[in-house]
Amino acid sequence: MWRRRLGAFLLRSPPSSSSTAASSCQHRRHHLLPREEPPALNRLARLFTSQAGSDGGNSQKPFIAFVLGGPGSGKGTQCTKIALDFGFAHLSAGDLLRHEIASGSEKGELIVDIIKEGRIVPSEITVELIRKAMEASNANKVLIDGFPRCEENRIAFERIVGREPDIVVFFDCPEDEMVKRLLGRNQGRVDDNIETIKKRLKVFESLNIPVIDYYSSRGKVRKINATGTADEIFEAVCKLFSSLRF
Ligand SMILES: Nc1ncnc2c1ncn2[C@@H]1O[C@H](COP(=O)(O)OP(=O)(O)O)[C@@H](O)[C@H]1O
Ligand SMILES: Nc1ccn([C@H]2C[C@H](O)[C@@H](COP(=O)(O)OP(=O)(O)O)O2)c(=O)n1
Ligand SMILES: [Mg+2]
Repeated sequence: MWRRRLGAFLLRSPPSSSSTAASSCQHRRHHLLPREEPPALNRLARLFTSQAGSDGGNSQKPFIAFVLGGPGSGKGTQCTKIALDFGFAHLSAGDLLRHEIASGSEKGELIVDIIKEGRIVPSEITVELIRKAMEASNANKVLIDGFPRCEENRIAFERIVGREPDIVVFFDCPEDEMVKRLLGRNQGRVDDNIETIKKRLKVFESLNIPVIDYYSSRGKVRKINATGTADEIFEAVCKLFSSLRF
């Protein structure tokens, strides 16, 4: 369905105060009062055991938004804005993996080789990093940016966390625009070179689009046109997030 148009260690605790940036959301919700937090252990048990989410709709389970889109579609840029304006914790799977690489661990050596080749890191590694990051954030609204990248990721998350996301935001961006943005990203990333970018685009098409189609068939996908300026795109994002109940 989506096939023709490809589409710091980010555990920021977003400020609860409103952003004054010019790009700030015009539709910002002013009534995002924090829900009463249950004891930490209960929250963790719900999140990270197989019983998580099996309580038939416990209103206190965290709201989870997966944020997907091709490489360079603007996931990270938009997540930063959403976190600021809507009080979400922002967990970037890619940043978690790069943090593991920077730690110098043996696992990091494996990860860097995979990322250089534009392939997907084994789910057990990525899901464990996300699980720990969610635990550390203790947030009740979470953006998971760049995950799940493939069916294996999706199934591993649902098995370990025990539930599906509440929504899947899909930034739909043409391939040539994504390539242009990636080549201009200039963050010194080992995968932002044309050879790896071509492989990442193929992997997105073959492995990630099926995940988007899966969630689409379950009515979870909210597609956002990811062309235009970051601020223009954020206007559409704001409309979406302002309409959500979390
Ligand atoms: N709407 C946009 N127009 C032009 N450049 C953008 C836009 N959104 C993001 N960028 C830039 O494109 C690059 C990729 O954006 P990023 O948010 O990192 O995407 P992703 O996380 O999907 O790979 C970054 O350099 C970013 O500053
Ligand atoms: N769920 C994930 C997320 C990222 N990765 C790997 C493979 C990806 O090409 C790199 C970079 O991911 P990242 O989300 O930071 O990349 P983009 O923001 O889409 O440019 O990390 C992964 O293996 N599994
Ligand atoms: Mg990113």
